[in-house]
Amino acid sequence: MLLRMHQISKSYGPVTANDQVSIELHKGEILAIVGENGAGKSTLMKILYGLEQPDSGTICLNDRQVVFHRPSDAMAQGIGMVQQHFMLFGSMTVAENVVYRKETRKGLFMDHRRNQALVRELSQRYHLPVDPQAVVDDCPVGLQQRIEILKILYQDAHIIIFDEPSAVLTPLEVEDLLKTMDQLSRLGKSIILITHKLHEVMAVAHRVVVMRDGRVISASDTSETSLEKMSYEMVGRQIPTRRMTPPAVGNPLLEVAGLSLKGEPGTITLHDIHLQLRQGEIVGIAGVSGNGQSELIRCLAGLQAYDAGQVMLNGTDVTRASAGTIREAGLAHIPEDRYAWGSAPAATLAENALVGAEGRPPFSRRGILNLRQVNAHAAHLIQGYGVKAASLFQQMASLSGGNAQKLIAAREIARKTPVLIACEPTRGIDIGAMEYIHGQLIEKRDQGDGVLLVSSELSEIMDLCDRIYVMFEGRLNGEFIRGEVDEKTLGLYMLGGNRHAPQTALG
Ligand SMILES: Nc1ncnc2c1ncn2[C@@H]1O[C@H](COP(=O)(O)OP(=O)(O)OP(=O)(O)O)[C@@H](O)[C@H]1O
Repeated sequence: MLLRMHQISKSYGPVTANDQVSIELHKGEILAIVGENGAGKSTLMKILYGLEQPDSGTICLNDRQVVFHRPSDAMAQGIGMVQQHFMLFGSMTVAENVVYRKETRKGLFMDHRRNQALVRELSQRYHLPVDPQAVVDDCPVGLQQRIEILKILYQDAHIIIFDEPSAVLTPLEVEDLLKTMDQLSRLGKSIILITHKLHEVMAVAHRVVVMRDGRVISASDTSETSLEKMSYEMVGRQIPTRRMTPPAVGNPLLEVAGLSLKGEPGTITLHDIHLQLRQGEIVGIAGVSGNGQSELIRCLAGLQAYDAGQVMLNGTDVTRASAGTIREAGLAHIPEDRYAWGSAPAATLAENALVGAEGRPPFSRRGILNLRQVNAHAAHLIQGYGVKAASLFQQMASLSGGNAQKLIAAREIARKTPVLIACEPTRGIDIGAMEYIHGQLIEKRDQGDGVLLVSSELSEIMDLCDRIYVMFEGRLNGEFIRGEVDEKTLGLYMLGGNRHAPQTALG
């Protein structure tokens, strides 16, 4: 047996993150670990990678017990981890990043030619094409992930942990990644894949372990399980398929006319954006991430200045207004980066659930907070959205990633504003919570509000949106009505494959 983690337990205060968890990994095997948000997957991987120490339990490599106090201990034993946030130096070349700390030198100086040759050789051996001389910042996300993988292979890792690796990738990049994992396993590498995307598990993994509440619920060959069985084991119930009623469309709530932004060098420029969101509809912005969606939403939310254009929100002109004024005028916003924009990691859950409403009754009067109301509000959101938390007063940073996302979504949806902009609202979220958040967005639309959904998940856009804009290289280059477009056509527009005039659905 290559790796055996035996009866691993780990608690954080009252929370048992891992409860006597045992897993095994064979040479050349791809093992997927799935489970609800907060099930304990990341904790188990942090223990394997030496980032955390277990309270009890053992790790054996090739039947020999090992103890990892820090990641360098794990790396020295051939364990590498592809993290969600890449650990690369953006201004350095691919080769410099891959050989970092294990460079070949000529006297005092780096032997660039030799390092590049080593990286070229490595990239050929593992069928992972890269240009060793390219600068990392110029590489798209999928390529940066490939550089991370090469870095780990250069350090001779034979066990590679992938922590939700597809969350940041485009559909084509995901296909490439799955191929890469398959190739690596054929070349004798062993892989642990943490993911919420069950179809990826079925496509690439040999075995799958399902975790719930810190425990292992099942371990099976993927050939002997199914999507339905896995999802049932994860959340303990059947996930219903949803049917949407036709939209009852009303007046415009958000109107954007001629919005343009001249980006800094190296950033996206927005060209003459026109869009409309009306009462009672969910409008999607589909697109491969990095095509200007983030810039557009930052402009609409008052987080970035733009050069031209007019924005009307619920009848008020909010052109170039501040973020606070725009929120007051009726905008709620689930931002794409939950930590940078959406929450204060060092503040408590109760504080994070309140943000933005602290100046208003019933939460405060004459500048004095009513803590009973504040706490009751947070408890209500936490319960409703199934946020796994030990206390209202724990730090936001101690929540698992998916649970942090659930709390932010809960806070913004609960504001009951006429317009909600939801950016990647279900990224990193388990299928049960995803179904719940989708239900909340539909309910909001059915109550006559408008939802602008920005998502790089085509299936999410297709399932929820009444109308869909496609964004490519800073332009809206297509507009479609639900049911009148298939995934293939949308995919084509997302890649700029249509070069004729934009199609409009509203006339
Ligand atoms: N540093 C910490 N302090 C307190 N609690 C923590 C800490 N790290 C994790 N936890 C708790 O341990 C539990 C397991 O979290 P973990 O991150 O392992 O879950 P996960 O399965 O990876 O979830 P996700 O799918 O959301 O990433 C959660 O309840 C989480 O709140």
